[in-house]
Amino acid sequence: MEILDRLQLPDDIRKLNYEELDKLAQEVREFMLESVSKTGGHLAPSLGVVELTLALLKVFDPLNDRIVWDVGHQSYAYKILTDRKNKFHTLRQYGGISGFNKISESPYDAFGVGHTSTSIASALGIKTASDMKGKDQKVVAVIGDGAMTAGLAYEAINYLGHLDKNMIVILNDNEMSISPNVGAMSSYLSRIMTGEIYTRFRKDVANIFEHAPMGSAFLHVAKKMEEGLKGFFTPGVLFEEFGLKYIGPINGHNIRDLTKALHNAEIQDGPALIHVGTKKGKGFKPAEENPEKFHGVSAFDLKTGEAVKFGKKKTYTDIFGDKICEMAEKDENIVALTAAMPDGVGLRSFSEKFPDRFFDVGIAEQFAVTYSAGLAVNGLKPYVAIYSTFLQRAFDSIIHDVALQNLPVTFCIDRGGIVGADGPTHHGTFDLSYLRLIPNMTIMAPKDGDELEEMLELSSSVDGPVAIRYPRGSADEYDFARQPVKLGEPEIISDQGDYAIVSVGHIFSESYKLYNKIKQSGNKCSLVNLRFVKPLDSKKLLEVLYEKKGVILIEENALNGGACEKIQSLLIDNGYKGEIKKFGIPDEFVPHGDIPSLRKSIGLNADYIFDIVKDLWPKND
Ligand SMILES: Cc1ncc(C[n+]2csc(CCOP(=O)(O)OP(=O)(O)O)c2C)c(N)n1
Ligand SMILES: CC(=O)[C@@H](O)[C@H](O)COP(=O)(O)O
Ligand SMILES: [Mg+2]
Repeated sequence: MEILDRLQLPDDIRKLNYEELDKLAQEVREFMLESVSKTGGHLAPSLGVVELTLALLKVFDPLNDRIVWDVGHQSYAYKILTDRKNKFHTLRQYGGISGFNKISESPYDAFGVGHTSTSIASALGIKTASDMKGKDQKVVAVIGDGAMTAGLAYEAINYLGHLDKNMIVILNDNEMSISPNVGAMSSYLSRIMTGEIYTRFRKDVANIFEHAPMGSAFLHVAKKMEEGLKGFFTPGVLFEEFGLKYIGPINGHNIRDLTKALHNAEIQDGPALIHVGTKKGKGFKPAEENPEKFHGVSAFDLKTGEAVKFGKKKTYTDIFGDKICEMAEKDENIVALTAAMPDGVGLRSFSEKFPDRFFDVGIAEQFAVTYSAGLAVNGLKPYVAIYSTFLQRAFDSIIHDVALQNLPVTFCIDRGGIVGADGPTHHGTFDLSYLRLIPNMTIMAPKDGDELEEMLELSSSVDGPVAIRYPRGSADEYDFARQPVKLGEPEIISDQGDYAIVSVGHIFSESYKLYNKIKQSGNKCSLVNLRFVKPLDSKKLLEVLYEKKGVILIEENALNGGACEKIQSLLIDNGYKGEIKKFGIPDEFVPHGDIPSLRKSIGLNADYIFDIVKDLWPKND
């Protein structure tokens, strides 16, 4: 790493010539591969923008100017080349650096990201404030072609054109979202990349003149005008119409071309969009050949690209993916939707078995929900599979378009609860709270894989909207006898002793450990698996809890507005006088890291809870 090791980052980058920059690009890739092969992370997106990052740091001052990355999953080179090379080995680990940009992590990070499509809007806000405060700052947003499918990006471009601000938008076009990109915008961008926009225009013109009277004479004139027309048909006419000067397409791996384009954009009066073509996974053959697999990876063998950890238990996602296919075989009205994450939510096999009943709408969660309401109002049964954290974007669509009209849309909410390394932008810790507020909603949370299957089966007979939330990772299994899932009814696993544990969803894994620790300490305790947040058979629940001296409520959701609060209110409203202890996500954002460390940090594990509650029982001599 001859250059990388001797640089005073990032300032020295601006003094390098292009040969040194090309050499540095190789060294950064080597450094990144070495580290991410151990830690895991978003490798392919970051490999794809090494040259772009160097060009940005060559032209701009990342401390004074503001570079806003969209999602931030592609900012590993930026982190290495600014102030986090020596911390990069702690990537996404508990207490280490984040996998995305965070203003609290570094002054070089202009804005916190993790959800897509926010960069142009936030950069425009930064630029507007900069102008109002008389700061001399260049502001750049770097957004991917996938992120360009979300409405927020267009709201921002619309207003950017209106304000006519001197700001640069870099569209990093690798023709990939996590999977190959979808949508009309994606096809438009591909046509630009292949130069098809202009060639199609030439063919259309030739076609018109060939069939018009005296056409050949006009065709001769048209050919003469070709150069002028070529200028008129700049490939980025769509952006030009929004008031952005289109520059491109540019080879995103040529630092010279990139810096030239950046300088060209810089001198524009008003906003400019630089359309950059890159290869996702560039520089590491396994990632170039399979950018989808290497979008987000766990630790892998640098030589082969194979994951280091083998063997994989069935995940909740797998169970959902299999069950929805089984249900679709029996009910032709069932359709399934994803917002650009067919593999992440487990719908790949559904898409292959039922291609006409599968909809990947791109990164457009709000649209996905309202679109599914349209599908439902006209007789279909949509299953909308979206991560809990990304579904937050569609909160109003759930209320306004689905629940208010009591439509049979089922939300399959994956990554419910703490997700781990992705951290606070990705933890699904609010869904039980934000859904509980909504009338007509049925809200279920399975404790294990079997229950997820039963809840999916039950959903098809519910008249109205349903939400089923389940976590990232392997499905839990329990050896005790199970009671069938019945709408609204909690599962009473044991009813004994003066105290009761009530557990919500998959955190049952900790609740069951707690239950056994209490039993091993010679005490008795009841154990309830809530199953439903709405509707809730309060009679059955009160029959178990009312006579207890104390109730221990546990959920992996925000305590604010969560299921524990609901049960607490139910008990108090019914005159309960016993002790109530609630354990869940406190009123704070949970950091990134491994799940056991995170649960320990917020007191959401069996050991911590046992230490708190063990004194409820009299000491056994
Ligand atoms: C609102 C939202 N939905 C979904 C995701 C999951 N996600 C992360 S990156 C990504 C694809 C982004 O594609 P693009 O912007 O082209 O970036 P690339 O990975 O190609 O560099 C998706 C769908 C997210 N982070 N935020
Ligand atoms: C960057 C992003 O938002 C996605 O890549 C996300 O990290 C995927 O999460 P999972 O790894 O839980 O599928
Ligand atoms: Mg992309």
